Amino acid sequence: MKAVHFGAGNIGRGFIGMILSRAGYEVTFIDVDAALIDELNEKQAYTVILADESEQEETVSNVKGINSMTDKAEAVAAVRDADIITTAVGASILPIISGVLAEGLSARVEAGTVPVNVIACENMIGGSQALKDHVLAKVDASLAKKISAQVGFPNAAVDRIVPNQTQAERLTVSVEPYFEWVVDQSMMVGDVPEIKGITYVPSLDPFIERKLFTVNTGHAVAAYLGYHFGYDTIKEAMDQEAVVTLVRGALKETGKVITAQYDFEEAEHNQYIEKILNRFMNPYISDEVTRVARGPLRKLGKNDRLVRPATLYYQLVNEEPTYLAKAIAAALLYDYTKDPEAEELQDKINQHGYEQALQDVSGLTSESPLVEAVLKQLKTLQG
Ligand SMILES: NC(=O)c1ccc[n+]([C@@H]2O[C@H](COP(=O)([O-])OP(=O)(O)OC[C@H]3O[C@@H](n4cnc5c(N)ncnc54)[C@H](O)[C@@H]3O)[C@@H](O)[C@H]2O)c1
Ligand SMILES: O=P(O)(O)OC[C@@H](O)[C@@H](O)[C@H](O)[C@H](O)CO
Repeated sequence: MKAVHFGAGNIGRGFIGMILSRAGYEVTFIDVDAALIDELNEKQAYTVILADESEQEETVSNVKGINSMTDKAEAVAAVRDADIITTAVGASILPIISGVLAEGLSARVEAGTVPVNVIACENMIGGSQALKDHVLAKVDASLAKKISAQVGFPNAAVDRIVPNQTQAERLTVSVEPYFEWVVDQSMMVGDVPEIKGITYVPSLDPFIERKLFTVNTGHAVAAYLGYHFGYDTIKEAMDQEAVVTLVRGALKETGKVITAQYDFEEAEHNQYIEKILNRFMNPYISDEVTRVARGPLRKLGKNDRLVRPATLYYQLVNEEPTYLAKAIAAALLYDYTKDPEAEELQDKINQHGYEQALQDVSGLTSESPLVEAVLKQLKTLQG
């Protein structure tokens, strides 16, 4: 059985590749990082270390790599012949990988082989569907019809904190013990592969929203406020009671939105929140605030972890989401110069001011009460 995974980065090696290899797949990583791919091909295995007191090590074997920049034809052939295809490249990279996918899937459906599923494991709502749209936009109508019939793009939610790696051995990856991978079965085609570690559900909405608006919202609050207060890592930020209070406050707000919409019990959801707060405090993980805060334009997007739950809070709870508004204000202040999106955000703010910049990146209009709430919180943060 052959798996093709786009993105041999933190989560690609530390989670998706590991689960697929454990399930008996030969895993081919497609990436554009030449040194990483060379090393994967040389060693054909790597180590995953659990970030807890056990420091348990697992060898992930039967893996190889393809550099899609230099060996595009090989990448296309791997897609054509795969039994399952996954991605973890980052939301903004999905349009870029859709070219190789479109060519590989076109060759596949023309040859009339068995159906296949493509699972985007990115932190976004509707990731696989978005990837499908990019792929279909690259082929003619007849191929689009065949791909739609023979290729499933089930949306997914993946959860495991995998920080940037500082291991001496480049391929080794340290991961938190917790993981969850949920896939929308209703969007799959053909036989559903039995893969230990994947939970198939009839509808993904409750799971992706619970994950994105709890784990990722909480993480973003800790990162943007942590950065504002001068901390380098999530753990350092979470060691401050004031930061924990702000994160918990934001998660109480998103919790009201989630339990109002979906069938999660309030008590059960509160336990989920506390578990996540503990994960952020894992002393065996050093996760830079700048990794978690990366891409503020994406994170301030209309359907992302801050603005979406804050907007829903007005609609479903009918109150001002003060903690989420503070986190959005902190995100507007995020000026890390090595993050291109932070640079672009600060340029926008310098040119047009906070209010216009917020509206531009979030799609909120001047009538939205959230804009006023954020500006109010901005003043408190700026002192
Ligand atoms: N790290 C985590 O804790 C975590 C957890 C859950 C989900 N995610 C999601 O997984 C995705 C990847 O995150 P990450 O932390 O592993 O990032 P990462 O930067 O470690 O890995 C991304 C990989 O994609 C590769 N890449 C970039 N452009 C590419 C292209 N055109 N073709 C193929 N590969 C390309 C990069 O070289 C890199 O190896 C993101 O969407 C993220 O939100 C991350
Ligand atoms: O990957 P991003 O940039 O969407 O978000 C940063 C972190 O919140 C994220 O990578 C988490 O570590 C992960 O989603 C945990 O499952």
